Amino acid sequence: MTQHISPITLQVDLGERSYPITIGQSLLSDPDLIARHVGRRAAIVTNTTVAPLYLERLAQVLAAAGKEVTTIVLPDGEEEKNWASLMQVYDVLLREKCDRKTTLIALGGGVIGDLTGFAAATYMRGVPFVQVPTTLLAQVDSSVGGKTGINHPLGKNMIGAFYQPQAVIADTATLDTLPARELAAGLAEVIKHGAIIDAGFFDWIEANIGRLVGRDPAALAWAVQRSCEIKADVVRQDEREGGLRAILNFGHTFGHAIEAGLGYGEWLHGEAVGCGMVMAADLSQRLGFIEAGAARRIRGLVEAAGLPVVAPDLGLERWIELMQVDKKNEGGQIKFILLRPLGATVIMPVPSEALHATISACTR
Ligand SMILES: NC(=O)c1ccc[n+]([C@@H]2O[C@H](COP(=O)([O-])OP(=O)(O)OC[C@H]3O[C@@H](n4cnc5c(N)ncnc54)[C@H](O)[C@@H]3O)[C@@H](O)[C@H]2O)c1
Ligand SMILES: O=C(O)C(=O)C[C@@H](O)[C@H](O)[C@H](O)COP(=O)(O)O
Ligand SMILES: [Zn+2]
Repeated sequence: MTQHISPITLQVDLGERSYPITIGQSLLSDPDLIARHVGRRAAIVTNTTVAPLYLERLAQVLAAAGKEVTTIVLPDGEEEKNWASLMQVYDVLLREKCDRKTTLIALGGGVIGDLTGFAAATYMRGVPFVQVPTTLLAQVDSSVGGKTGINHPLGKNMIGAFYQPQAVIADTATLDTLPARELAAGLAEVIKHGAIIDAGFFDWIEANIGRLVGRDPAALAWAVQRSCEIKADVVRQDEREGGLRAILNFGHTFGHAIEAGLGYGEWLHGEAVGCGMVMAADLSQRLGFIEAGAARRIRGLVEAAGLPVVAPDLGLERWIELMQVDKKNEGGQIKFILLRPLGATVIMPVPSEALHATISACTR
């Protein structure tokens, strides 16, 4: 039996760049909800996996609302979050004579969302865009907050722009078709939101991890809602990461190094972040910021979500080299987001002895 959960709408409060996040089941079939945020023309950007699942439905809903619809289907994968895919988007937009009122719609996970957002930020110096996230990770994190961009072989998300969408429409029914490995990847960012800011939410995730992994609709809906509330509140206070927003990077200094070090797509972003949080918790404990029990809770929850907790052995020198390519760094110093205690954070460089000890203890 499918459980009915009423849709909810949150607001990302950014003055004239404010926008709604609507979360609910079967929103993709709601013509008014989607069409209201789209101009006369729409270009839907998606990939070869998501297109057969949801493209026709979205295109039909928009066409029925009188929109002229162009579709762009990219190859799937983190390794495709690059210049070639971006050029493919520009090529179609130009060939189809899409004007600067055309709304780009990102239909897919975080890769499609980040890339489409960057295409929207740059095509004709900026066109409107709407996020329609279809992975758990995209619904709880990447579709909100306006970080857009692509990877560079030397570093993750190194080319990009802050560019906010007009709206986020998260249809939680799309999670039904998501592979288990991808669901687990999304849970990493949910755990992150609890760990950095809301110890009560962390407790809730611990108590409900079985329901989340088992795709209980009500549990997933709450995880999406609470994550979006937390992220929207951080972004409201620090849209362009002058300071506070960097806490959303907990686990990412290590995680991005894993992704780039192994080659994009080898480990999923969420897997790398999950393991990165275990490493950041280990480092926090070494520096006396959290108790051993708290570090154990992070590791236990990441493991229970189905994520890796032991990092690949890249070699100490390579680890450091990779982490030196990070947008948070200043004056050549690597900065870490640490827990102090669980549910709160501190952002700082660390003594190299502690860092080396963490790398050695957490890799194999
Ligand atoms: N902008 C941000 O704030 C932000 C935040 C977190 C992550 N990210 C970025 O997001 C990306 C990771 O996103 P992701 O985890 O969504 O990966 P993804 O976009 O690669 O999607 C994961 C996989 O699921 C498939 N898929 C998508 N929706 C599906 C569905 N409903 N059913 C079946 N399959 C589906 C995709 O085709 C893909 O194979 C990374 O590039 C990461 O850097 C950005
Ligand atoms: O929104 C943010 O801010 C985040 O840091 C969210 C992260 O989960 C996400 O992976 C983001 O893309 C990382 O940003 P980056 O600036 O470190 O590339
Ligand atoms: Zn992330």
